[in-house]
Amino acid sequence: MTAAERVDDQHVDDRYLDYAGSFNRLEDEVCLAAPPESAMSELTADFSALAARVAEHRVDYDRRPTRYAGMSGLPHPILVPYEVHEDGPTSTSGTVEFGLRHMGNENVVHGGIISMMFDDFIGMFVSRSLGSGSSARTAYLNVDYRSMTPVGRPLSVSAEIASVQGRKAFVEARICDGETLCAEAHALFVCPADQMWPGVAGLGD
Ligand SMILES: CCCCCCCCCCCCCCCC(=O)SCCNC(=O)CCNC(=O)[C@H](O)C(C)(C)COP(=O)(O)OP(=O)(O)OC[C@H]1O[C@@H](n2cnc3c(N)ncnc32)[C@H](O)[C@@H]1OP(=O)(O)O
Repeated sequence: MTAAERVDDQHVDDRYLDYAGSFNRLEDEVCLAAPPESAMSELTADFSALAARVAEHRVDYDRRPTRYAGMSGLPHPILVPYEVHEDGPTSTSGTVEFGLRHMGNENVVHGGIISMMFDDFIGMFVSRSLGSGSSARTAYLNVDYRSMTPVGRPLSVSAEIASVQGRKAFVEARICDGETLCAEAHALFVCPADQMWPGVAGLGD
C-alpha cells in the first residue's frame, strides 16, 4: 500500500502531489547551485513574487494539504517522503528516499533530517496502529547513527511497537541501505491524557 493510497482526503490529490513534488525539486536545485550575482538578484525577485502568489491561497489549518500530506509520507516542503509496503498492528515497513535537499556532508543525509524522518514515520505508525484519530506525542526519540545514510536511492525503513504500558508506547525503528544499518531509533510515544489508545490485543499491560 502506498502512502497515496492511505490518504483518503479531499485536500491531497495528484495535482497537489505534482505541485509539492515540483517545489521539492526547486529545493534540491537551490541546495546545489551557486548562481552568479546577476542571476541571484533575478532569482530573489522571482522567489519573492512566487511566495506572494502562493500566499494568495492561504487557508485555515484544517484545510491545508501540507498537514495531511506530510503526515502520510507524501511530498511536503519539509518532511521526508516515504512509502509503506507492509503495515500491521505491531510493525510497519517501507522505503524512504532522501533528496539532495536533505544532504549534510556530501552525498549523505543530515543527522537532524534522519531524526525528523523517524519522528514522522513512527508517530504516524503509532497513531494508525493504536488509536485512530489519537495523536501520538513524542516523549523521547533516541537515534543512533550507525553508518552514513546515502541520499538519492531507496532505503528500507521499518518500525515495531516493542510494548505498550498504559498511555506509553515504546517503539524501535531502523533505516537500512541493503544489509547495512544506517540508523536506529528507540522512542517513547505518549497518548494524551484525555484520550486512550483503543489498544491492540496482546500489546497492552
Ligand atoms: C490523514 C491524516 C490523519 C491525521 C490524523 C492525526 C494523527 C496524528 C499524527 C501524529 C503524527 C505525529 C508525528 C510526530 C509526532 C510529534 O512530533 S509530537 C511533537 C513533539 N512532541 C511534543 O511536543 C510532546 C511534548 N510533551 C508533552 O506533550 C508531554 O510531556 C507528554 C509527552 C504528552 C507527556 O505528558 P502527560 O500526558 O502529562 O504525561 P505524564 O503524566 O507526564 O507522563 C505519562 C507517562 O509517560 C512518562 N514519560 C513522559 N515523558 C517521558 C520522557 N521524556 N521519558 C520517559 N518517560 C516519559 C511518564 O513518566 C509517565 O509514565 P508513568 O508514570 O505513566 O509510568
